[in-house]
Amino acid sequence: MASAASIPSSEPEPPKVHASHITSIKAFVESKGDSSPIPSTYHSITQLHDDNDVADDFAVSIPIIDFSHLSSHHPQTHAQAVHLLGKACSEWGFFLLINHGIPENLVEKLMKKSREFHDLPMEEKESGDKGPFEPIRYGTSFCPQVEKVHYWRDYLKAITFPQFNFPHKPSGYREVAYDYSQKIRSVTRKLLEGISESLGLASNSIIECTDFDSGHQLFAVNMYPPCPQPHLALGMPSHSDIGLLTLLTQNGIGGLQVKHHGKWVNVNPLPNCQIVLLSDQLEVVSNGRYERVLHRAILNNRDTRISVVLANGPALDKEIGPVAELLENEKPLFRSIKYRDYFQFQQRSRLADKSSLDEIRLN
Ligand SMILES: O=C(O)CCC(=O)C(=O)O
Ligand SMILES: [Fe+2]
Repeated sequence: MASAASIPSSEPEPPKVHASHITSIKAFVESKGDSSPIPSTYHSITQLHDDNDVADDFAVSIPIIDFSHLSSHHPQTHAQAVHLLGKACSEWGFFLLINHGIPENLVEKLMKKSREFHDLPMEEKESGDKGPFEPIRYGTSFCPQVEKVHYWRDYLKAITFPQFNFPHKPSGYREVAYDYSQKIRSVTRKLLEGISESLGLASNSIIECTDFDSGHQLFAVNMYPPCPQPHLALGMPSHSDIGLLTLLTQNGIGGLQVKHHGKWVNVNPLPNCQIVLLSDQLEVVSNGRYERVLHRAILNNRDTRISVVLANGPALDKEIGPVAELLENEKPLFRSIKYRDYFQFQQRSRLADKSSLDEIRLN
């Protein structure tokens, strides 16, 4: 049998490093230097060519929602904003949010501290990853011990609502994160009111049926170091998020793509906007009228990208199904389950490359 080393090749053989031996992709990259080939265990873009089509002509029609119009007391301005919001939800499952009132300098501080966090020596980052209900988790890829392909990202995840958990280092990070998490919750609450109205429901319908005021909030800080072979690997594979609405902001470096009409669209956000993604539980409560959006993170070989991603969901012990009023005239598309149990489905299905929504979809 020919050994790999005896096969003549102009390309150096990629090392077969299993990410379970890598606790931080950032530290791994720094130890290797920039130009070495990436381990073959990170090759996620191999047979995905069909799935890999990027359609930049869609990018110009990405919906933009003006939050100040949605909050307006002027009935016509508000009604028009609700209409546009409903259209964005049904046509894209995603939109850019402008004039949201979250100060730009708060986001700048958050990005600075997030970078400092990922730059801390390993031993100063609290804990590893012991599962989705652990209050603070730090890790790399998605689930390196069991997954087949690894992803080029390190992450911090903290549950920031109903209890606020966050690392104590670097100093000042906790305070900035607390302020940001509160502001994101209040923007999300207002968006859920608008979305309820756009479905023809009372504005508090989704908030009440998900017990949103005790809702779960997951605060994730992703760091994607430059990747020497960005065409071979991904920062995050195609997925949808678990909660109701995810609000995402990044450090000015692009990389997010959303799936629209079967094509990937690069999201180049406007300055100081929030990127809003409809997540699984919103598809459930709206009984499929508003579908969750598939998205992924691609890589580049120049800049470190940081994204701060807040997944805002129902209360963990609330049983979630389609809003009752919507079922007066239509059949339920999903069965109701506790949000806590949905988390378990999500972990299992992600590893099996399936959609967790399929676990609760009715025929
Ligand atoms: O970094 C990004 O743009 C995407 C991150 C993401 O989808 C997630 O954390 O769920
Ligand atoms: Fe996501």
